[in-house]
Amino acid sequence: MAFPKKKLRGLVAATITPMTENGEINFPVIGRYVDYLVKEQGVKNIFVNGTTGEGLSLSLSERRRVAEEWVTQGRNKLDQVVIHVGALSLKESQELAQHAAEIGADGIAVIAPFFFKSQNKDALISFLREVAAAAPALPFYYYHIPSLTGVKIRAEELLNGIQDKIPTFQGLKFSDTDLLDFGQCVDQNHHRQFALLFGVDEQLLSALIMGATGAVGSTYNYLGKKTNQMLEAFERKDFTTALNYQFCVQRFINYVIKLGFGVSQTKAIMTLVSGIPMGPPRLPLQKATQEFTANAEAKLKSLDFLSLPG
Ligand SMILES: CC(=O)N[C@@H]([C@@H](O)[C@H](O)[C@H](O)CO)[C@@H](O)CC(=O)C(=O)O
Repeated sequence: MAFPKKKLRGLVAATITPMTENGEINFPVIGRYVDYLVKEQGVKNIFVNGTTGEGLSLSLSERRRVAEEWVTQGRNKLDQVVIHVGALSLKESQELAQHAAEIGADGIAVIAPFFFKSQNKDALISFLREVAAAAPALPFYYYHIPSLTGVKIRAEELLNGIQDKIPTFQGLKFSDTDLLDFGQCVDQNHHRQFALLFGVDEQLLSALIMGATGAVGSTYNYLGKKTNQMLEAFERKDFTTALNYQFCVQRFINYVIKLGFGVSQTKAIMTLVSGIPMGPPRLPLQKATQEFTANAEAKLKSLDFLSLPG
């Protein structure tokens, strides 16, 4: 099994899929986006075609091309590129998994199918196993995001014995606020064999204390540097400083959540902070309002989060 030399750790940016005003994917800006993440945010791992990347709103061919572009542009710059290959159709998911292996991605992740939902852990594992088997040399991550999939099977239940069923299982992306469930995933991970990546950016410090080995999130696109400072303070056991960083990030996220925050708003904020045009989201999402962008900009400035690239 060609597993990565290094375990996936630290911050992973859930990448945005840049689009033109006409709704096509803006491939040419992806190279600049990679440089921005690495040089300005200190983030060298990415999670492509997930929630923030509107993966489920793209066609299969778009998903393949987006994955290819990130892998190509990230070569010798990024540490790991994980591609989300979840889909409602098992066949499509397998096709994307195979494709991720062919293009040299470092891992694949899958969400629970959310139209016909698995009724229990075994049914869900059967689906995940079939996808993982399509890319037998790639590390496999389960993407737990019950608020969007509606699949409430607890992650700690799923993890129990999973490697016997899915030998390539490498870890979990846990996008939920249930720290009891997350804690029990950590508790099972005796040998620290799995990457347990937390996905609620505003609560990351609590998850680190609980034992998260890293984090995947949308805000690491533009608050990666700040969050890395929090990780550094945490590593040196300076919890007061770490908490100050977390509070600072929370002040921003709390503010935008009250205005209405999701992928569209993430695109607007990233455009503002990075100077790279992320464009509008694809329907059914609607573009962030100018009022949102103006308010977010004022808040970013007041928190000293807005410095020009370079
Ligand atoms: C529901 C949602 O989009 N959650 C985000 C968070 O990063 C989230 O934007 C952040 O915690 C702010 O609430 C990530 O977990 C999603 C993610 O990693 C992805 O795009 O795949």
